[in-house]
Amino acid sequence: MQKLKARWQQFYSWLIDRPYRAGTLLAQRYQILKVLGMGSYGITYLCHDRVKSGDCVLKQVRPSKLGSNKGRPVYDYEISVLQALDHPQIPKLLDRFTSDGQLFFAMEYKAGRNWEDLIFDEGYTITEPDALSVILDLLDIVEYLHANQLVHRDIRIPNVILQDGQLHLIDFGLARYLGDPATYIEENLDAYLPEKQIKREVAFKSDYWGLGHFLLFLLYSTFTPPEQETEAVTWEEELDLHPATQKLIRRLLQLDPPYDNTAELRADLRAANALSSKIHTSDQKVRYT
Ligand SMILES: Nc1ncnc2c1ncn2[C@@H]1O[C@H](COP(=O)(O)OP(=O)(O)OP(=O)(O)O)[C@@H](O)[C@H]1O
Repeated sequence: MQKLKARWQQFYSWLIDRPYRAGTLLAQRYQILKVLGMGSYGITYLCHDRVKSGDCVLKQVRPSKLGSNKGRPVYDYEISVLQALDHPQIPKLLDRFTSDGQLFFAMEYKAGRNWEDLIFDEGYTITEPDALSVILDLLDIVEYLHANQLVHRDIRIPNVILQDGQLHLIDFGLARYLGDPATYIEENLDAYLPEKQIKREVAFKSDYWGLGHFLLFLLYSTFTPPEQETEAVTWEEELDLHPATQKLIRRLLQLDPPYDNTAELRADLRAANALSSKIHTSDQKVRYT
């Protein structure tokens, strides 16, 4: 029965979640340039704002989600989060409106490439000290969120954009204020896989886990898999890291007791950066900007 319901939901969403075409004008102001992505609850567009004569990003609640508990509440929450934030490296909320019975909000467009594209499409490679520098930069944004009692809960390589040498954190669809429930419908988090429980907990350490995962992606950018297939090995065996970096990642991933606060994490990142810089010779160093 459950399977049949899931099938029906898939078909229903395919039927009605058709994105608007390029060229469509919404609210007599936003001209759609292209679809940027179709997420689980929203459709994201790059648009031209005719009033401000500049580009912006529009997020539309998937029509199939409008009547569900993952429609309006998710939209309202994401808007309330963006509205409360004021940081140059976080997109600003610009507008919210209804058009054609559909829910939209507009936010600042952060032009640039996300780290997923940089690594996998552009072949960026990044040394250990530089990877730690990226995390230190990202930590500045995370620290701002945490000072506002907010946990992002979705720090991943596609959600961090590099624009003119500066990082920007996007996608606040899963962000939650401390004390708020982790899910909209009552769900037992214990039923989730351990990794999902860690990253979705409304606690600062969930973002530290995201940073650890992000760091591993950066570090793997220089890794060449062996030609012969070997048995599955862990990142600790595969990556040749300074012990200080290894220890730090273990705490971020909660394999060892997690960090309590940003100051403690920052100190360890700086120390690991300094120590690993001594190993990496200057000709290997490439500043990520
Ligand atoms: N403010 C923004 N500036 C630039 N690009 C953005 C912005 N917001 C989203 N994007 C891009 O739009 C695409 C879709 O992003 P979005 O995070 O809204 O949804 P998603 O990742 O497809 O799904 P989900 O909402 O389930 O996480 C991504 O490629 C992202 O890089």
